[in-house]
Amino acid sequence: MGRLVEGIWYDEWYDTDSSDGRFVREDAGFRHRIEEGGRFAPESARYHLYVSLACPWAHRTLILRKLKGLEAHIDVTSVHPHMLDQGWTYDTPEPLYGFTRHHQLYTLAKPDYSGRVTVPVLWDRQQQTIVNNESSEILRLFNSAFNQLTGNRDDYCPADLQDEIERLNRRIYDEVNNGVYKAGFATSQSAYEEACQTLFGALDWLEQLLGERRYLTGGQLTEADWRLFTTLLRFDPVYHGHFKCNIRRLADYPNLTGYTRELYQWPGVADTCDFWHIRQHYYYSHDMINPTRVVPLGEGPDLQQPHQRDWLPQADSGALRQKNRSGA
Ligand SMILES: N[C@@H](CCC(=O)N[C@@H](CS)C(=O)NCC(=O)O)C(=O)O
Repeated sequence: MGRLVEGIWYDEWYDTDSSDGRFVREDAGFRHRIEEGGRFAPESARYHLYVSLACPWAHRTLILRKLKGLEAHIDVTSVHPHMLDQGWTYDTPEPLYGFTRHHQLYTLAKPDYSGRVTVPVLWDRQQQTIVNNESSEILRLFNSAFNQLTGNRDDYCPADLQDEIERLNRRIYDEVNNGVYKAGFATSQSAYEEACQTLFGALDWLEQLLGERRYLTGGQLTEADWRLFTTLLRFDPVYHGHFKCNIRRLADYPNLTGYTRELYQWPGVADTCDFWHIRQHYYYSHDMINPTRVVPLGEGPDLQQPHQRDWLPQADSGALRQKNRSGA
């Protein structure tokens, strides 16, 4: 893995020396919006989404693309699971320019780009640039920017829940989504312990919350749930072992396990989950953590088992109507 410095690729691991062994995530560099009448207008077949099927941040965008009926309008390319000395690469040249390395897209967008080269990337064919490479913002774009085009008005961030969603997102991002990375990429004992204890404090809180509520904000499934789901899905197969998040397993939390099952079984979502990519990516790419590159086989609890969450009430939300239309 590596980064671009003024458009030149350097193969280097994360710098944790300057932060007492703590992993500090860099902010994403491209933060445009898609809006009617703006520089980036909502149009079919104009945008292309680059993802890794292993990556929890990219995975969120794939889920929203599916739930919002965007598959016919925004096509997708997935990188190879192994992120090695050239960073993310494509198995076969990607379809727009025939590139084999993901960093080539970044330098096409900005020839002197400096920063990490990450997925997801939402690309604009028309202006040949990156619209946005911050998954939380791509989620919001997918949630509403294309509604006119698709007719799908399901809302995963309704105005009346927005404050609560933001509050949940802040803690869950810091302590869980990014928390597992802070534990896994820590290079000092104290940084690891701090991240790991905080992570399990947050999981204990979520276990309790999800014993009272069907979803994070109550009866309605929102963006906050999908953001949490992609981390929970990877917990037992990867984070528990590879990232040393091993105080408890997901399987030790009955409410979190049932909740992960319900979301996995949501119409269309299982198609976006690829455990082979997930296991291969982490265990093979991070040879600093796993020098033998042997990839363990376990995939965590069986997510096809009944979720046993029907006793908790659901609200009559757009998302639920969508689910019922799909016949689930
Ligand atoms: N804030 C970004 C983070 C994306 C991110 O860090 N993706 C990882 C994959 S899981 C990546 O591409 N890492 C490459 C690197 O850091 O060099 C988002 O949520 O979109």
